[in-house]
Amino acid sequence: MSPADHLTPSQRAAVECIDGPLLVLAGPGSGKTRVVTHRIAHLVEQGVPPHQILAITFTNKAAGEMADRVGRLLPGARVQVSTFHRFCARLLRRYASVVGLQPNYTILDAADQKQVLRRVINELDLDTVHYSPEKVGYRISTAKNDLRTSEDVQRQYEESIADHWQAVIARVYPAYQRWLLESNSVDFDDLLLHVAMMLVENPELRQELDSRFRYILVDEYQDTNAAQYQIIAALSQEYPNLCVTGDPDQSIYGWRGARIENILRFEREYPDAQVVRLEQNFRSTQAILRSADRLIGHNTQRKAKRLLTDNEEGDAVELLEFTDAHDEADGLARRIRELVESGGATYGDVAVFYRVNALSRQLELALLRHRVPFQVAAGVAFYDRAEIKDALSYLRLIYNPNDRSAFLRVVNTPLRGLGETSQRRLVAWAADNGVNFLEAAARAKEIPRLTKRAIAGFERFARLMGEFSLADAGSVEKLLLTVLDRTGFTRPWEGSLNEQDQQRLANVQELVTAARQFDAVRGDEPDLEAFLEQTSLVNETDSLDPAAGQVTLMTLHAAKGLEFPHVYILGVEEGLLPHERAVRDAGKRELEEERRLLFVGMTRAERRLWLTQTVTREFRGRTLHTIPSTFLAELEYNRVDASAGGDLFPEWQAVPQPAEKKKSLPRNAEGKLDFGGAGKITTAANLLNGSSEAVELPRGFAMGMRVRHPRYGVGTVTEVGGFGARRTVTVRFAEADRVEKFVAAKAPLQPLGT
Ligand SMILES: Nc1ncnc2c1ncn2[C@@H]1O[C@H](COP(=O)(O)OP(=O)(O)OP(=O)(O)O)[C@@H](O)[C@H]1O
Ligand SMILES: [Mg+2]
Repeated sequence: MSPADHLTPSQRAAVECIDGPLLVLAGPGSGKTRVVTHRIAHLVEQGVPPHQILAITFTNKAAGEMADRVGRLLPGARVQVSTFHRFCARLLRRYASVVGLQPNYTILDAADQKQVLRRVINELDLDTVHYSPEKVGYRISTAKNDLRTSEDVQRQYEESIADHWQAVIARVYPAYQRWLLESNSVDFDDLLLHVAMMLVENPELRQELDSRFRYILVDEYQDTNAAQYQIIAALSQEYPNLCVTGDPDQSIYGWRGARIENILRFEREYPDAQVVRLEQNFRSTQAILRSADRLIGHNTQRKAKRLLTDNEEGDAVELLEFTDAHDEADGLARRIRELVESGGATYGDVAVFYRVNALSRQLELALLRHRVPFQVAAGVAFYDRAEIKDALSYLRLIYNPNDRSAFLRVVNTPLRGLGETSQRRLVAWAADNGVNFLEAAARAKEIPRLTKRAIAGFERFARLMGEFSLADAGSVEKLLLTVLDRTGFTRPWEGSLNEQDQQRLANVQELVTAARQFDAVRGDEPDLEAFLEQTSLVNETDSLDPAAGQVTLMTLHAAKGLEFPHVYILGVEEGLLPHERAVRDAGKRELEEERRLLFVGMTRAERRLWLTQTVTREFRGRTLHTIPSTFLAELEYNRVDASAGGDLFPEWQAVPQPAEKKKSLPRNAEGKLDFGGAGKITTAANLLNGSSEAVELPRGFAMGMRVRHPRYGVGTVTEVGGFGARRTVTVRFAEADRVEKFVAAKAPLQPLGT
């Protein structure tokens, strides 16, 4: 047996318990996911037909990996491994009519959803500033995740005294649903809600599906919401062979409706459930585990559980202190490069996590500067780009001619002289005449008050759309190419020297590549439906390639379930982690979720774990003194002054400074960087000056000036740019044969004169 197949006795017990409900409750790195994979294989080996097995994971990536592993353990077995959303999308495709949809329904993304809401809110004569699409959308989403349909919300409102928000939602939600239905489309939450309701309202169908999916496995069960819970429960009545694995301490999606209670009440719902606890962690060193364990011990809403490991003690968790985000980004890039160059790791072994996406920008730039290869988990970002959405909207409209959002996205893209007013007239006329927008466009002559130009434009558009067909094109790639060609989609950017236009062209090209790759997997049967589904149900981690040999950057939320030998967690500061929203929360619920989030991040690390903190950080355009995260006091770590002006550059520190010009960072009595700033707004440059007034550089650099750098030796200033705190100085180091750009205020450069 290879090590990849080894199971502990308790893991084996979970794998081999075939019938009846089973709860695997265990901490991070204890093999829960491994149990799920092995259990699938075991079920098949025991003669369970693969099509009776349904495994649900949290991300597409996890689903793919699990399917691969099952395939390796059992070549040829086709087991359905999927995320909740994909599983529901497929089920809904089959039973669309049950909920009033047609099988070729399309899935709205977050931007479409906002657009539709804006329209609906407008049509209801409500104020879109006060009742913004974002706020309204959030409330509708919450209702859906809690299994409240628009009828429920309306009824509730009519039956009880309500506040103004309830009144607004009671009007917007039904109108929004009507729009979706007429558009034969759904939003993400609908995928779950429709399926959950369909199962509740159709006992026969429920029974049929319960008997079809006799063995269900759900990983990361602690993050299921009410709708997901309902779906799983409905499919596990006559055949309650339901195995759920999870860790309440890793529940981090409460803000999206996940209910930690789902896992806690499992034993009550299924009194004959077997419960398996796994206590050995195979992932992390003792030092990492102890620190994470101490942190999570501060949550009050939890059942205590022990994390043990036979792994070595390992190095202590370190808190790296930097002066500011630039210093932090530069310092991390440098450290990562040094780690790899010293042979301690490969780039693929390293991951950097952050609480909010915005924190990655500076780091990305620094990694580029230091030539450190990296990948960013941002699967959605690509599909969020306007040009990609537009191109996909053409495909959506071809697939589902009722798709109103897709129609409105592309009817005037590229420009066809069909402005807002013309579009509004068309929309109104289509509604009055009960036809879809595409048909209305074809009959534009009948629409009152349209200009000749608009009529011609709409007619041309309808004719054009009528010409596209997947069958004629033969593949998704060819269909996409035909659309791009016939619509002149990329023409406005072709030949342009503008960087943004070039990017757009490249992105569209990338979409064509994606279509080609998709076709290749499908073989001779082009499948537009599956392509659209894949592009609309993307996860942040979809694009990651573990074999790429690159440093991985991602949010803490996306890191769930993953593991890396070396992990950095950025910005362990009050307001960032815990997030400011949670800090303001009077109850402790959100704070506890933030603590779990840090816990999840820390327990991804196998060998080394570093947290970072800066003295000042720019926040919404202002540079503020940071306050250390509450969580730091709850952890076990060693503090390391990692600022460019600190220990990393002992030579620089040794340079004598004129007494009246204090150029070092504020330090406390023990010589540590002083993070105790009273929240005064100060810039990094001011800090270096020891003044809080005007930004003045600690020293002036001039072109041609000779300077000494602790590592690169003597160099000559070749360029000075920017102003104040942003002043940069570029130096050519002859000996080291390199050119480096520094932020002047923080450059560890000793002037030697010209
Ligand atoms: N019995 C075992 N022997 C050796 N290695 C194991 C064993 N069980 C699990 N592992 C390894 O330990 C690591 C963690 O396992 P796994 O990812 O399944 O844990 P998990 O409980 O799902 O963690 P998380 O809660 O973070 O999702 C993996 O690298 C896995 O291969
Ligand atoms: Mg797992």
